[in-house]
Amino acid sequence: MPPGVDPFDALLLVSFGGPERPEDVVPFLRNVTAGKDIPDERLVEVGAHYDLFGGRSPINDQNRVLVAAVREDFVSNGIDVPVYWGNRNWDPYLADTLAKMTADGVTRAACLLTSAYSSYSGCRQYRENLADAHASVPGAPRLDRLRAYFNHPGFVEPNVDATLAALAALPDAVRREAHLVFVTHSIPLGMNAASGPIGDAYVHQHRSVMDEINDRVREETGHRYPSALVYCSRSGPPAVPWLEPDVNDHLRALHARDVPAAVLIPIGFVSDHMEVVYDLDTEAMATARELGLACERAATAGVDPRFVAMARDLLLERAAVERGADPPRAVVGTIPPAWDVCAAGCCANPRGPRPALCGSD
Ligand SMILES: CC1=C(CCC(=O)O)c2cc3nc(cc4[nH]c(cc5[nH]c(cc1n2)c(C)c5CCC(=O)O)c(CCC(=O)O)c4C)C(CCC(=O)O)=C3C
Ligand SMILES: [Fe+2]
Repeated sequence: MPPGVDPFDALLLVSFGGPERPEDVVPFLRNVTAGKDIPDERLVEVGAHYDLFGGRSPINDQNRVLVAAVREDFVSNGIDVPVYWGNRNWDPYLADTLAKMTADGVTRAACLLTSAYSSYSGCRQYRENLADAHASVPGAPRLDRLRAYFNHPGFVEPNVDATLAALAALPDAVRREAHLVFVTHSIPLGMNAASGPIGDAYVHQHRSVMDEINDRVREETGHRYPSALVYCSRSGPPAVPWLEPDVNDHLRALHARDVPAAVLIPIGFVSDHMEVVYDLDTEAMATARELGLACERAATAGVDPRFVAMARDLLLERAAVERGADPPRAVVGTIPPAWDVCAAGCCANPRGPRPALCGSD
C-alpha cells in the first residue's frame, strides 16, 4: 500500500440509488419513504416522473461512470486501492457492498457521498444507513466519511465553467439581462435549522457556493448577473413549511419583472439525478417555454476531471489526517473546509436519534 493512502485500503462511493426498470419504481419509492410523512398523491406524482423515463433513474448510470473514472484516475496517479459503490435505497445496497468488501479483505474504507452539503437528508441519513449496513455485516471494514465538499474547488470550478457555458448558449440579444438561478433540493425549514453542527448549514453552504460562482462569473464576463437561490422537489404535507421559492414560481416572478432570460445552475446535485432531468430539464424548462423566457441549464459536475480528481484529493487528505498529519485542505469561498467527523447532534434526525457512523455521537 503506498503511504499516501495508508491507513485506507478502499474507497466506497455512497449514493442514493434509483430504480432501473418500471417494476422497480414503486418498491424504490417505498424504500425511500419508509417511516416518512409523505402524502400518497406525492408518491404517485414522483412515480410518474420516473415512468416518463421508462422507469429508469439516471443516477445509477451516473455512478457507474463516476466509479470507472475514479478508478482510472487512481491508476494514473499510482493509487492502488479498489473503488466500491453502494446505495442507501436501491441495488447495489450498502450491506451487499460491505459484504463484498469484507470478503475481499478490506479493513478500512474512506466513504465519499454523492451529496455535497450538510443536512439530515444529505449527511446524517447516509451515516445512519451506513451504521445499519455495517451492523448487518460481521467483520465489515471500518468506515470513515470524507468531508462535505460543497466548497472544494473540484466541485465549484466545474460549476463555474458550466455556468459560463450556459450563459454563452443564451441568445446574444438577451444574455446581458439574464438572471442566474441557483437550484437545490428543498428541505423542511426545520431540517435546515438543524443542519450542520450549529444549524442553518444547508442554506449557508449553498449561499457560499453561489457567491463564489457569482464572483468568478463576474471576473470572467465583466458583468455581475443578478441571482437567487431557489428550490425544487418539495414533498411532504403542505402544512409543513419547506425552503422556498420553488424554481417554477421564481421563473414566473422573473418574467413578471420583464427579465428575458435565465440560467438554471443545479448546485445542489453532483450529477444529472432525476431532480435535474425531471424537475429542471422537463418541468422548469416547460415553465420557461410557456413564459417565453430564454433558459439554459448548466451542466452538473458529473465526471468533470476536476470532480473526479477531488475524490483522490479528499482520500489523500484524510489519510494524512489519520496518520496524524495536518495536510493542506483545498477550499474556495469564505467557509472553512468542513469537519472530518460530525459533532454530536450535527444534522439531527427530525424523528429522533438513531445510530449513525462517522460522528462523535
Ligand atoms: C437534500 C436532499 C437531497 C440532496 C442530497 C443527496 O443527493 O442525497 C436529495 C437527493 C435525492 N432524492 C432523491 C429521491 C427522492 N427523495 C425523496 C424525498 C426527499 N428528499 C429530501 C431531500 C433530499 N433528497 C427530503 C427532505 C425528502 C422528503 C422525505 C424525507 O424526509 O426524507 C423521494 C420521495 C418522494 C418525494 O417526495 O420526492 C425521492 C424519490 C434522489 C434520487 C434521484 C434519482 O433517482 O435520480 C436523490 C439523489
Ligand atoms: Fe430526495
